Amino acid sequence: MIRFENVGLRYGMGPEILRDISFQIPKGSFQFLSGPSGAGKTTLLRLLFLALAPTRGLITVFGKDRTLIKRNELPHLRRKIGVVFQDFRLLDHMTTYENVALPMRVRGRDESSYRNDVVELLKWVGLGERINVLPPVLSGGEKQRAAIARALIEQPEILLADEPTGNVDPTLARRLLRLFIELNRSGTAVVIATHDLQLMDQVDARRMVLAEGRLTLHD
Ligand SMILES: Nc1ncnc2c1ncn2[C@@H]1O[C@H](COP(=O)(O)OP(=O)(O)OP(=O)(O)O)[C@@H](O)[C@H]1O
Repeated sequence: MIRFENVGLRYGMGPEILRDISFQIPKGSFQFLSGPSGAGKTTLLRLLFLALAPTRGLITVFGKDRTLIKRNELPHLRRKIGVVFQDFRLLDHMTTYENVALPMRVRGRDESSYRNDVVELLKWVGLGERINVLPPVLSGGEKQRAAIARALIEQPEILLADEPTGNVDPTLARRLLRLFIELNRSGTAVVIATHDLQLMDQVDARRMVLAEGRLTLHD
């Protein structure tokens, strides 16, 4: 679905953060992206999400060369890629329900067409009782799950999660991991950026390891 060939990235005139990165994210696959802090995991996720353009190399997204994708085609492609950001990015003045429903509302969909999906998704992530509260009263783990629900509401083909277990206790981390595994079993490709070795040891999944700008794959 997504292919990188000899991709390099530098911010401005700075050093090359990523060098000669080549890999593919196959349909329905599950992989961890790991590496020390500052290795470039978030940067690589931003490239995958088309939020950044590489400074060299080729990125193909759903069969299209990234450089040939027109600006007005980006929203359509991004809808196929769900993202859970490290800082959640929930809107504090909207309820959990409204945050998760927002992508649908922005698309001008009638509420009756998505209301049940939003509620079901919130129940699935364990927030059935927190539907009508505002994010400031949610715990860190609850915000994390709300962010996961929002990333999934448009049924993306691939889910990218940046340190999804970074701020939660080991029990909740295991629960979140189970959600990702269940999601993957239903056909969604999953990429989890993490440096939590315990988490990675719980799943026999492909590992993509970043170090000093290079990527090593352990299938
Ligand atoms: N917008 C930016 N402008 C300039 N440099 C940046 C920018 N974003 C990240 N960097 C630099 O790129 C490098 C990789 O950062 P990145 O956030 O991708 O790493 P990471 O592996 O996700 O780290 P962490 O595990 O700490 O989140 C770091 O040296 C960082 O300072």
